[in-house]
Amino acid sequence: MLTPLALLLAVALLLGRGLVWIVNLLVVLPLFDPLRKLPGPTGPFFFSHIQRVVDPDFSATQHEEWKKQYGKTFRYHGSGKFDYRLMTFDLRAVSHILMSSIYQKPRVTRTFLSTMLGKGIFTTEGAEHTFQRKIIGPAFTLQSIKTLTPIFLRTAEELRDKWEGMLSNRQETIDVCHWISRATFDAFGMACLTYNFCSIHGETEELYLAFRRMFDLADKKGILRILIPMLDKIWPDKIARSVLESRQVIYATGRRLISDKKSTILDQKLSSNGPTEKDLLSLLIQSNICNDDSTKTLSDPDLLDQISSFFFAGSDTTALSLSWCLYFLALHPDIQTHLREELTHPTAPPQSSNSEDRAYDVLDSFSLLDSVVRETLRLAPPVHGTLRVATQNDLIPVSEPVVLTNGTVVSPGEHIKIRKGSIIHIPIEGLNFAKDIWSEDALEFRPDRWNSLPPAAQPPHFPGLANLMTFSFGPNSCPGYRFTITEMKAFLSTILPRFTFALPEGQSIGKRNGLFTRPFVRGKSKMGVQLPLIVKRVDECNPA
Ligand code: HEM
Repeated sequence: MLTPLALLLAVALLLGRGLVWIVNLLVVLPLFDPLRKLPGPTGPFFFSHIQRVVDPDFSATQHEEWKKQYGKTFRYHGSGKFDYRLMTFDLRAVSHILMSSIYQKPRVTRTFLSTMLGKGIFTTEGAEHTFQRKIIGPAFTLQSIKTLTPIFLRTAEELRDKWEGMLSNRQETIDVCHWISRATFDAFGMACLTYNFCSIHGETEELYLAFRRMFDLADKKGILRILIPMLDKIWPDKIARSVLESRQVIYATGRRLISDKKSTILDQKLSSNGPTEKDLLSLLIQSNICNDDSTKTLSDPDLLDQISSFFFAGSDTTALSLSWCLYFLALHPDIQTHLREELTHPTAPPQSSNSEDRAYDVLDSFSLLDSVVRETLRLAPPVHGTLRVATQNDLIPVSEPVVLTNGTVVSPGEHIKIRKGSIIHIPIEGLNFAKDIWSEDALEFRPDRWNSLPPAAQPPHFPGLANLMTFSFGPNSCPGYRFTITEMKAFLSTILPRFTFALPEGQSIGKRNGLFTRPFVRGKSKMGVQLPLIVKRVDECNPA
């Protein structure tokens, strides 16, 4: 039994330790942080610049302003003046950070994602990540994407027919974001699992609803529960319980799918033709079986976590890119008309969803289509930026001078210091918008820029996958970029010859950033994510 004096001492000790921790965090550590010496914006002690760097309403102009003021490498305040974060537009520094194993995704991001994606690739680092990357590799080869192209085309045809039906019922304004999202989810179900959610026809399928619920709720999770994940274990709220229930549905259905696929693959292995299953899950299972290190394989739940990760990373992002593309085409009717002409020109190769290689090659042959897709991905990257943490002290090389606050100049080829634990913000949108890379009209939708990109936007100067920062680059870059580009082309080539798209009178669309950058109607933000466009049949616009 503690005496009152001992109790008092214990409380005083605890308070003292807490005070030391706070003083250390707010005063001592920042005092010796090398990022303190970097130029950058300032403000009151608890002022945070986070909104300025992540809110698409500010970020585009803010990035350019800071670059003009402080150069390409600077620091801003995260939670307050004591929380220095590095932001850099210097591609030499960006390459160093994205290519080096010293820099990892912040633990809080990984823990948050693991509540949905288990031990999937987004939540691992180091040797485990390298191993998982090797197993998923075969699912994303060019040949694999060619094989999936007819699936994209068939789902696009279903969406086209659905919209035809809606238009014949005199509906004119369609929330393209909602419908494309349903369609791309269906395409994903078929491409990943050979599993038809049929969500274009009704949102009732159990596995579909489980994925949807899980991802929608993740976007709504409160910051406190993201920062203190233990809360979900001790006192799960509605969101945590719902995510858990969704995962149970995914595991139950997924286990059945895996078991069926494994027996099909083994049966086919015994036949003379070998395995013919081409969906991403089957390719993962085959890659896992053929893995040369037989002591290390992915378990069935691990395989499902990879599939959940693909759904999370690939379905909404592709749907958003397609929606933004229709929005840009609605804003630029002349480009929309040219693209439709390219796709329907008498000399255009006929499309067929029956032949794998041919379907891909036909899509690949449309040059304006390619430029429109790339320009959309540049101007509306669904992932606005990404964070890394330095896991040890390091020196980051720069290719442009950095003038430190004490007047010292870090010259090109020299290094800036970074301390273990510091956070680095890679501005994906910012690098896609940079005027010194893309030229003065970088904020304009100009697909023709892809006919002759400025040298700064080409390799080796610009290292991003597909000539964009949208998919990042390096060991953690997006393996799904070909998947997205091909799916976007398949959908556009199917729906554009049939429909025209225009903006409703007086409607203004804004961008909102959560997990991904999504559209909303200004003045109606309470109605949530939406992108209503006026959709008309082409033959009604140009009656013969
Ligand atoms: C417009 C569409 C897409 C965008 C903008 C996008 C963007 C990205 C970005 C920026 C990363 C790196 C994240 C980071 O380093 O913090 C990433 C990683 C990833 N993406 Fe995508 N992605 C898209 C589509 C897809 C698709 C279709 C798939 C799968 C079919 C996919 C699967 C993945 C996976 C598995 C990773 C993790 C890679 C790793 O950690 O090694 N993505 N994506």
